Amino acid sequence: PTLRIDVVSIFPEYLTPLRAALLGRAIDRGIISVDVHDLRDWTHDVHRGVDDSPYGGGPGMVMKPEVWGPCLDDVCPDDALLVVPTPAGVPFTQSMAEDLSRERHLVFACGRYEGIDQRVVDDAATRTRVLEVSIGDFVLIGGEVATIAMVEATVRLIDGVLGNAASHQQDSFSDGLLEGPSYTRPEVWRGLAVPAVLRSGDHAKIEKWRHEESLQRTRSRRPDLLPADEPGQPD
Ligand SMILES: N#Cc1c(-c2ccc3cc[nH]c3c2)n[nH]c1N
Repeated sequence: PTLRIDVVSIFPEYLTPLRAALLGRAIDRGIISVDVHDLRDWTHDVHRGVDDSPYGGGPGMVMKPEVWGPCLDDVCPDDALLVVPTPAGVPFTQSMAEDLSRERHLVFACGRYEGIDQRVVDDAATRTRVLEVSIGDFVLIGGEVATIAMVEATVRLIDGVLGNAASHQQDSFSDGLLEGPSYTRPEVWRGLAVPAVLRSGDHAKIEKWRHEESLQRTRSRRPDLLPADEPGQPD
């Protein structure tokens, strides 16, 4: 495959969506491979424990280095890129998705509880490249949903995965602005008409109107994305 993806989780069934729809098709067509590993397969005790109390006190539990270490020794070779979702991570962006889409082997380490003992990341970083990333400023229960989001954002950029190659050329962030509104038939729906310009056949006018709509939406929802020379910049 173009890209090999390994995911480690204590809830491997949480990663089932990676095998559905377009991503499932990309697997069937051999463009990507996806292997999910149950972290508990690397536990030593009869209770298959993966967590323990945090040094220094505080709420919750921390995931054990003595379980994660041997797991990553088996699952993550030195030439892979280890991706660790965490609320404390670097923001995941479209640019990072593009970088990940050019990798040959990605390993996603899904934490739960309060996270993974930091020494697991520090030890892995002595052998391989490690990215601690966050998909947004909100708190999830574990890294699985973030992994699914990052895998989807990454894999859709690989040639052959999306049916219509043009799809990701017009990504919402491709010109740095938010995508404007889209319309399809019927021309009038519940008394609401499609903007006449879109039915004019005047492609220059349509392109201008769409850019204006994108600017207006970006000003209103994401002023931080506005280019420096556009009015509406945040103070
Ligand atoms: N990425 C990301 C995350 C998380 C996250 C990731 C891993 C764990 C492990 C326990 N709790 C977690 C939350 N929350 N919010 C994000 N944007």
